[in-house]
Amino acid sequence: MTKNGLLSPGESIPPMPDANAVSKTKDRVTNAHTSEGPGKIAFRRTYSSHSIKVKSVEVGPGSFHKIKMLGRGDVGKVYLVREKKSGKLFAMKVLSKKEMIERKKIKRALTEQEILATANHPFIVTLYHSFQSENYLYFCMEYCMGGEFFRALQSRPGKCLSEDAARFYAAEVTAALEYLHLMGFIYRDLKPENILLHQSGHIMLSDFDLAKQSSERGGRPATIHTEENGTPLIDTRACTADFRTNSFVGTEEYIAPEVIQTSGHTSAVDWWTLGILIYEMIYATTPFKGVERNDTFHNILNLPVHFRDTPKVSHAGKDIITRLLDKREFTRLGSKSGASEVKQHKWFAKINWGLLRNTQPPIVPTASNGVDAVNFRQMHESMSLQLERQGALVTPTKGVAGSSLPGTPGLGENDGLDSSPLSRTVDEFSAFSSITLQYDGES
Ligand SMILES: Nc1ncnc2c1ncn2[C@@H]1O[C@H](COP(=O)(O)OP(=O)(O)OP(=O)(O)O)[C@@H](O)[C@H]1O
Repeated sequence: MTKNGLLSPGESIPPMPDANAVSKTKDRVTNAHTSEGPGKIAFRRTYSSHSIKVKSVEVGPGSFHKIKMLGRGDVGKVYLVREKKSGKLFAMKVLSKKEMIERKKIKRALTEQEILATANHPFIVTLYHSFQSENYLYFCMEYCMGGEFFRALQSRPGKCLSEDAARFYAAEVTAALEYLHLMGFIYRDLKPENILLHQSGHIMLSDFDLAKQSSERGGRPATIHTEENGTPLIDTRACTADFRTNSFVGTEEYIAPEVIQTSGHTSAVDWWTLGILIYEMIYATTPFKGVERNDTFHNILNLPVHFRDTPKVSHAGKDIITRLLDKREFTRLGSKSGASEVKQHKWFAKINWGLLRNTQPPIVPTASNGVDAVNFRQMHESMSLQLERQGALVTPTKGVAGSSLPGTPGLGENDGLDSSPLSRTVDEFSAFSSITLQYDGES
């Protein structure tokens, strides 16, 4: 390791170490923490630009006022909330334990927590607190005021972006994927709906419940390759290289051929989805879309990517899409040495990777008080009311100071329509850590 903490050529990043440090330090690959097991925080290594302190949770559901619902997913809902003490806005994801048990999604929630709590990257949504009540899991995250990238895209003329703008977002997504792969995760669910916009206009990846982690023994260290021109490159593919998963997940039009074929897939699926994303940003449609799901799958497996005459796209643009949408995962761009290979493609030649976060994004959300929540789907209050009735955003967690949210029916954890106490002999959620994360420079 060099003095500034960067890896020297030939030096490898340790795979999944477990040391006892809970802080993440500047530009270094640190062996962050710890003991694993029920109720323990399972942090692994981090690659961060700030320090984070992990503390026992300092808030509960009663510490927040609910403002409105921002979105909903399979087993949960996301609310815009204001912390009573600080007046700060956050996005609060609330997941129903009952639904998770019934739909066998517990592991996904635990993985999501691990990624959010471990990640410290400018393009990955920041987690501030995670905690649980009898019936719900809560993720208190940074509120991405710019809303869904998908909505922003829809509101553009032609519902698409110029090639330059697409390149910018593709670069930010590549940087986030690189980081996730370094951590040993495959994202598996890249699509415009999962990209949120920070107030600054920079992207933030969210929704990690489909992400998959390589086993501690499976993931190998990142290694340094030296290109023919002498440039040292970190091979992130190695971190997830021995890791194949068979689960059939993802979004129809974004699914990679090897996922359809259920032949097992690797981090190369994320490079496939990046290809679809670039295509969609430029052409306002995905390349293999069929009338029915089976047509889409048939096209993904059999059709070459087709480029319309308009809009005009550079040769390099078409090339990177074609290389990412290589149906053979072992020759796909990114399959050799991961993100560094993608970043080296000539389409990205204009990108200054080190200055990405200081570059003015093509879409900057209009300044607002934050509560307006533009670029979010219209959520019916009835949806959020239902959750309130279920007690999800009303009852303070035991031992945590707080009161019911004003304007709610004031139901307790066990009073709600659907919140009959879960009768369980085993606590499936014991591995879910209640923590508060404090970032450098914040009090
Ligand atoms: N940090 C955030 N800031 C602002 N809005 C957010 C944030 N996180 C989530 N949302 C909103 O909530 C929606 C649902 O979030 P998310 O996809 O994480 O939920 P989910 O329950 O995991 O969904 P899925 O079923 O797709 O996995 C997002 O599309 C977005 O509109």
